[in-house]
Amino acid sequence: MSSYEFDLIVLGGGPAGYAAAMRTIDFGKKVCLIEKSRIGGAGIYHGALSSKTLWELSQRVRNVNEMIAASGRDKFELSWNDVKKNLEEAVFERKFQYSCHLKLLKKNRGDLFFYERGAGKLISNHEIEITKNDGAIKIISAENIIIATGSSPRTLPNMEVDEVTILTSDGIDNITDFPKSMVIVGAGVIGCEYATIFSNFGKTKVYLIDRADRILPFEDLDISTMVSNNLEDNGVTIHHKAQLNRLEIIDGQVEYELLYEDGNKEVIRVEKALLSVGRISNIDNIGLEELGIKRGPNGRNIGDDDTQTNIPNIYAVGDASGRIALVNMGEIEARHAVEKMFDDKKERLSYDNVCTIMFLQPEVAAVGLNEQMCIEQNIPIKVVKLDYSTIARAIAMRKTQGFFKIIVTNDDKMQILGMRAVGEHASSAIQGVALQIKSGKGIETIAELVHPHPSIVEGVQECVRMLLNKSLFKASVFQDKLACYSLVDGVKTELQRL
Ligand SMILES: Cc1cc2nc3c(=O)[nH]c(=O)nc-3n(C[C@H](O)[C@H](O)[C@H](O)COP(=O)(O)OP(=O)(O)OC[C@H]3O[C@@H](n4cnc5c(N)ncnc54)[C@H](O)[C@@H]3O)c2cc1C
Ligand SMILES: NC(=O)c1ccc[n+]([C@@H]2O[C@H](COP(=O)([O-])OP(=O)(O)OC[C@H]3O[C@@H](n4cnc5c(N)ncnc54)[C@H](O)[C@@H]3O)[C@@H](O)[C@H]2O)c1
Repeated sequence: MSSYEFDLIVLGGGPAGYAAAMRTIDFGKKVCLIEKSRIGGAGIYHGALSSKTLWELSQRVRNVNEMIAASGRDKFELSWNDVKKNLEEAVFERKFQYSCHLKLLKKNRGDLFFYERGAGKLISNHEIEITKNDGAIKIISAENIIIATGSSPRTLPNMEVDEVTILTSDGIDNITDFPKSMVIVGAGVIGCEYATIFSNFGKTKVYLIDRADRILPFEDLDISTMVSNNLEDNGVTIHHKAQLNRLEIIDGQVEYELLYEDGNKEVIRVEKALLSVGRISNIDNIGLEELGIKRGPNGRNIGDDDTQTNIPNIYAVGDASGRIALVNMGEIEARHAVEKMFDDKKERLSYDNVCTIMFLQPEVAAVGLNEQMCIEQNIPIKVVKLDYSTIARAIAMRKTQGFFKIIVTNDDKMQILGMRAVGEHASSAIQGVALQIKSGKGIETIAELVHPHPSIVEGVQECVRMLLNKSLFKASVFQDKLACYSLVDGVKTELQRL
């Protein structure tokens, strides 16, 4: 019989913390979830759900305008109030779901599930001090602790964020009308998603500052080129290889100065600025130093790659761990940590098959390795690439921009190492391939499976058929639409020849 009040305390009620608490109940263990602000964290507010609601709406506006462009009709526009209403409805729906679930859970399983509203701080290996909203202090104890305190937007020195004129993603809700112009600092995932959203609505002139020579540099060139061209076609000005020297509010506007590689400088004024230069884990002032919980070399990581900190009963999951910042990964890490505690799980967590979607124009879905990672790691591969214009469903949708790229080992087994899908419904194709990677089965299974028709996933099947030399269309004929090659020691060799 444990001398502690709880089997587990979870600090932070975002997607990771909530998943940890729910998995604990499955084991019949007693858990207390502590949240200082709102259950759901960045999974709902100022993050995944809110930004995707905006993206979905902005894509619809874009699609309508694409359709009516040829007719000469006036552009379809939404007011910011329409947008805000849609956003608030979506956020409310999810928030309501969580609060009902929480309430009923406390009623039905009040013996196992406990919830404390307040800011928690570790004061020993087994105790957490909670400062309630009214200032009251409460101390609770548990056998185990999970740190799931999430992350916050990183800011830049000498650039004062007021979340009204100079914003981070946390301040989007404060916007009262479409800004006429906006500069987005940082061409990573958040920057490119918001550049897509605001340019799709068509009421904001967007400037995107990219300090590298291309946006999304962690993806293959063909992906960043397509996304970059689409942003520019949508009116976005991308400042490539630009260093931000200064960004400040002058006369109620944002003035920023860029320095280019050739020494040229440029000064531009806009209505608003959005900083999207990465996120930092919320691990300061929660008692980690006092307990001796070690950080990684960059000072922002805690825990190993299996959710464990250097104190055996204290775990770190989700954004707080400073590893992959995704809802799906946070939840998986959380469940994994709980299973280690209560199910003696020995198998380590795998980060090999993480499925992601970037909500751009078009959407970009990914799993496993891309071409540039294989080149960097000198892995001999075969690559097959198929243009969306060869897929019946894409033709029916009148959405033929995009491609599938599948990478397999350069041997007879042709095991899938990774896939990138860029285009309409791209994300629907990624999960099947992820499963294939995880199962370790050969590509023949996909080739033989009867796929629904017409569907975008038929493109995956045709890729696989190309690798097996059974394709409907031959790469040697449609050279601009299909490609199949091996890449060994930097040497590219075409594979499908007639
Ligand atoms: C703009 C944006 C878009 C995104 N889009 C996607 C997407 O499309 N797909 C995707 O998978 N991911 C997306 N993400 C990332 C995703 O939102 C995060 O990875 C995820 O929310 C992390 O979950 P978490 O539980 O670790 O942390 P969080 O969601 O940050 O939650 C942590 C919680 O802990 C609470 N907390 C902090 N300190 C304390 C304390 N001391 N005591 C008590 N409570 C505390 C906070 O109030 C918060 O509620 C996006 C993020 C942003 C910012
Ligand atoms: N669809 C999704 O899954 C999704 C969407 C949004 C966010 N997220 C998560 O949130 C995380 C954080 O997103 P993010 O976009 O803030 O970070 P990021 O790491 O993706 O991009 C930050 C960008 O800012 C640039 N940058 C940094 N300092 C700069 C400076 N001084 N001047 C100009 N550019 C600068 C970096 O070069 C980088 O390109 C992501 O890594 C991702 O895990 C996921």
